[in-house]
Amino acid sequence: MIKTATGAATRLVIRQPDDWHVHLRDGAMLSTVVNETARQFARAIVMPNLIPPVTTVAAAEAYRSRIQAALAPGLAFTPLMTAYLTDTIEPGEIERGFGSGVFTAAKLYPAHATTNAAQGVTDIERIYPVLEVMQRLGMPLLVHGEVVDHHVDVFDREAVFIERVLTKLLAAFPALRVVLEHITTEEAVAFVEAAGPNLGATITPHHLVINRNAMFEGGIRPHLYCLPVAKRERHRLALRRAATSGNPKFFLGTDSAPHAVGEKESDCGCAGIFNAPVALETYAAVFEEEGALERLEAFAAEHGPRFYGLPLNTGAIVLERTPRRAPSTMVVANTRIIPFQANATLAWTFRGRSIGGY
Ligand SMILES: NC(=O)N[C@@H](CC(=O)O)C(=O)O
Ligand SMILES: [Zn+2]
Ligand SMILES: [Zn+2]
Repeated sequence: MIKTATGAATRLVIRQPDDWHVHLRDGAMLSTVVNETARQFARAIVMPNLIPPVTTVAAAEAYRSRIQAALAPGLAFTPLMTAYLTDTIEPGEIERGFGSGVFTAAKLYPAHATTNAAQGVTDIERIYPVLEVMQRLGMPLLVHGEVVDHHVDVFDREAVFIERVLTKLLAAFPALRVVLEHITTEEAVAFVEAAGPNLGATITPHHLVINRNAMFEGGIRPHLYCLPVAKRERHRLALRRAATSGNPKFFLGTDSAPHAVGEKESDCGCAGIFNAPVALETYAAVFEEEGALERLEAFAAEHGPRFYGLPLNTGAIVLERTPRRAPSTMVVANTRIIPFQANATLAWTFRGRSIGGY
């Protein structure tokens, strides 16, 4: 880390990070968004909630080929594929996919919990045979942690999921490695901190920056709507404390989730925030604001691989403390996507890979 005379960092060279939670989509959207992720991250856990969802080894291999074909020349990027768990998925398919190295993990979407989750799991006990296999194999289970009960307030769905589902799941499978994805509450922070070493959690850049007021600033702001929905200020502050704490259970997962502008600016807009274009710069600003810039590298490039039992990257990337205006929009085929922090001035600028390696 290079600092000015006043001790303020001006240039960061850190081990190249990975993104442990990203939606790359498919088709024209994939071709546009994949390189926003690949230029920053060496690897990424690619979420399987396509239409149709990725529920077989063959579908994951085909999807991985489409991702690799969409990469810009010269970008070294490794997509880590995941299986979309359904009520009827065969344990054998999961075992075959993990054993062959096609599946890195499996994703649990409670049915109808979020985008393209209609074919998710309706009752966790229906996939107990799959979870038995995953526990035996050491295959991580990634969880969208919200109940879908309409009687539960949308702002309480994560906390209720922890009480009703996650607690029972961890008791039934004490050796299963689980990632509670995109946590948004102080309850989730406390639960992860108190749980055993087999429970980790990803934290997105947008949940570190906005609280729920942002969705209503001067009018309804559809581009700041995502699931789990942003919560009150005290939850945002709890996430910032967790992310910058140095606790190895918390690691980088952007949950970058692009939707075409017409899908967001609608009378029933989709959930998802496309933050890939500004991801690392946003995390750097948050860690600097929290006086924890020296902990960014561990959160972004060490905790995740260690939780997954994967090697650390050997490359390095450069972030410079010079202002950059974030893109206002990205063109995808004949439509647009509006990125997170569109048009904002970012304090940090991502400068790409460091020649010197790490
Ligand atoms: N986070 C979101 O709001 N949406 C994600 C799905 C998910 O991660 O829940 C998406 O794929 O659009
Ligand atoms: Zn999710
Ligand atoms: Zn997601």
